[in-house]
Amino acid sequence: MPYRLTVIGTGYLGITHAACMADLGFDVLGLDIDADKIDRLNNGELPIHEPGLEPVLRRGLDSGRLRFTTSYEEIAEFGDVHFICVGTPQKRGEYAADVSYMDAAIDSLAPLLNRECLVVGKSTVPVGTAGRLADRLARLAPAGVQAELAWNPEFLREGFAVQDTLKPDRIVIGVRSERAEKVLREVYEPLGEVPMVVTDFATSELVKTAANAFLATKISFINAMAEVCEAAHADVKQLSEALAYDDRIGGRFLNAGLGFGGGCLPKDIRAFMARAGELGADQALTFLREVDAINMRRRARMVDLARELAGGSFHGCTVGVLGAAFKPNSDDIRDSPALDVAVTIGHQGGRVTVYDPIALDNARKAHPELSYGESALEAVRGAHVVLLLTEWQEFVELDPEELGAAVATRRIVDGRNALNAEAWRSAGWHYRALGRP
Ligand SMILES: NC(=O)C1=CN([C@@H]2O[C@H](COP(=O)(O)OP(=O)(O)OC[C@H]3O[C@@H](n4cnc5c(N)ncnc54)[C@H](O)[C@@H]3O)[C@@H](O)[C@H]2O)C=CC1
Ligand SMILES: O=C(O)[C@H]1O[C@H](OP(=O)(O)OP(=O)(O)OC[C@H]2O[C@@H](n3ccc(=O)[nH]c3=O)[C@H](O)[C@@H]2O)[C@H](O)[C@@H](O)[C@@H]1O
Repeated sequence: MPYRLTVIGTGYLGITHAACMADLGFDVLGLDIDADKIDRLNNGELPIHEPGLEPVLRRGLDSGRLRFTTSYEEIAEFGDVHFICVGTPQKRGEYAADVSYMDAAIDSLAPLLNRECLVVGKSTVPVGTAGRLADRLARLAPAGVQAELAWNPEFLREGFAVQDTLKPDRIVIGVRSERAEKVLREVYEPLGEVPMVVTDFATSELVKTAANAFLATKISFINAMAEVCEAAHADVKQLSEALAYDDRIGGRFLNAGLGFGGGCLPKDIRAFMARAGELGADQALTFLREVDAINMRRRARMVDLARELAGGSFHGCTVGVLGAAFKPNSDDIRDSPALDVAVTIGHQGGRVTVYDPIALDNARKAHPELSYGESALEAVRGAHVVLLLTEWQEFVELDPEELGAAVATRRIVDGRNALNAEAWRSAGWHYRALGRP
């Protein structure tokens, strides 16, 4: 392989990128400031849950093509292409993104560079960040060292991270030179035929935030329809099925329910609005305020429905919550709608017990005030109301009779429109769902 790669920031994105690039044949050195994470990775242990990633990590380590370090000196010495995958969370109390980890990564790397290299930003950032980081890199790199910046946003989904990395829908690169374009084309050549959009920094940054804004909007659109369905006694599930037959609309990301959470869509639409405001284009994105509001209203509606089923108050009520992760097949609980609902019900006096197949440890750490069960049955034992908040397959396959034997009263709210309503009703459950009669 023509280049040695480094990956700075080994979280959900960075680990996947590092392991997959090693699987494609590159020598890869991953770096994080979290020494514990690096130790675990070097021992072949994944600090996150991502289906299919562990064998890829192990293959990389066993082949000797993949290693992890905490030393910026080592990666500066090693890499021809440095991918930056550090976090860009929402700032506390503000809509804007906190890009200080990006700055810190450049500040640590740039002064140590000693040969020609390309530094490639992959994290999701407010438009204009790449240009600013390019100046910072040029200022901090030693004189005479050719270090150039490029932008290459990432579109992978958690739960499908490996397949999305190895078979992406498209690759977008923002470059300022033919050389940078050539290097990135060579890096991604082993992926085979993938549409590649080569553009400027600002457009490449915007493609990413626009994509997430569109996805969030599609989810909030169908959830707005769910609100109207609730008022009109119509069925949003059938409505979305019918819409999906129109190819121009399409059925993906049209599942009504508890709405979107996670470490990306919520913070990305807020950061997008904040950045548009700074640019004087805030009016263009005022609709995203409504997208966000519709999304948050679903959580409130879920709590209201649960309270209704509890008889008007959560006091003295036991609530079994199925799901803690922000979506199935992930252990990620960042801005999880499920946990948000569970915590709110706890604050309103409910005795809440949560179960999740994979995200239980993360949930326990973040919310020690909640109770946890080791299985779905344990979480719903003695419950007056059961809430399905993350549509794990394990929950979809639950037997209404078996669950019915464990609860105090057979009442369930399906927050993800994932269960077979008929089967639950005919097993004597009072079944309710968001957006359905
Ligand atoms: N999680 C996902 O599915 C996707 C995430 N993204 C974007 O990728 C970026 C990273 O997201 P995640 O991987 O989810 O975050 P994460 O929080 O899982 O990982 C970030 C990692 O960066 C490390 N880090 C922080 N400062 C550092 C520094 N100065 N030097 C080295 N390492 C440092 C942290 O210790 C952490 O391990 C964000 O901008 C996110 O929006 C983009 C596409 C998909
Ligand atoms: O920028 C990112 O980090 C990533 O954000 C999302 O990926 P992810 O957050 O992993 O998860 P999604 O599958 O998009 O789901 C996000 C949320 O929307 C919810 N959702 C999704 C689809 C749907 O129809 N309805 C719905 O409520 C999910 O339950 C989940 O809470 C995007 O799908 C990725 O393309 C992007 O790279």
